[in-house]
Amino acid sequence: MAYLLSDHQYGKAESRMVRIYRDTARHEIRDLNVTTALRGDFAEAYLSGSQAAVLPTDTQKNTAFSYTKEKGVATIEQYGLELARHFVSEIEPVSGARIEIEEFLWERAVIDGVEHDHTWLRKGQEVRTAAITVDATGEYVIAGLKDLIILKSTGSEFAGFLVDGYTTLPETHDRVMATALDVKWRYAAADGGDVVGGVDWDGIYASAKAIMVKEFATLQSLALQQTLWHMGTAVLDAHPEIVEIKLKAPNKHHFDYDIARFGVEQKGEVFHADDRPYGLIEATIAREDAPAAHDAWKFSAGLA
Ligand SMILES: O=c1[nH]c(=O)c2[nH]c(=O)[nH]c2[nH]1
Repeated sequence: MAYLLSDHQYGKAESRMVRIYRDTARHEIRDLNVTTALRGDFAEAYLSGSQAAVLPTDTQKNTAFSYTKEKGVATIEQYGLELARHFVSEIEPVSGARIEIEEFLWERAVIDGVEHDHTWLRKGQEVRTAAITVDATGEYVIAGLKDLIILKSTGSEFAGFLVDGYTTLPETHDRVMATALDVKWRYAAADGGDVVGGVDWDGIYASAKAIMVKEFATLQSLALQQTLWHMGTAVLDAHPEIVEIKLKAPNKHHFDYDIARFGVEQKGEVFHADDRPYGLIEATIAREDAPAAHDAWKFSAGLA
């Protein structure tokens, strides 16, 4: 029997690193979880066990740490691009590099009404993400967020659905809608083009998040599916730099709790917040003329 080794990549997953900028009394913090994956012809490492072409995952990790100082982390997108380019251009057998980054956000502690110089509190649960791929077909940046937990207590309906012999769900025109948003958007980049200088990574991140929160809040939602469509298309409307967006939203069900049993009136006020099972609603929305994604969505460990 002959076997063919096809897809393979290897790297260091989830290096947790904290970079402090302390050049002035007012420090800055970047709190990251970085995953590197190298692509190329590393077949011999699998087939014969030769490590001659293998840049150890330990070295990849070291480079990732050192680059937070050498290149800085102005944004995770810029840092990821620098790191990916390094592996592809400096390390001979590497034809493609995938860098996945999660950024944990901190906000300054406020002491007696004044922002503190070197103490922070973790900001909510939201995690900012970036996945950078550099290979022979070009440079690709996917940015996004995950674990953005959001809830509205009205303005959400679910009715008129298909009914069969197993359907027990009652229709509703007023329900709680809650989810933990996981959204990733792909930036346009001419194949091989340099996108570092031109894109306002921080500004677009803040804007995309604000747009999605606004759509979630203001749409009279007929289903989570419709809410996702509105969030995604609103981001694409506002940002021509973005060509494709993937949204994933667990429907965190809130069921009316039966307090009538206790003689207490229930008017959509008391819920059982169930954690599982949950509906899982997903959508990918792209511009009709979006440039090819090639391997931009091919993940390694950090960002499925
Ligand atoms: O927004 C929703 N979409 C569904 O597909 C669905 N299915 C379900 O049982 N509840 C909901 N809610």
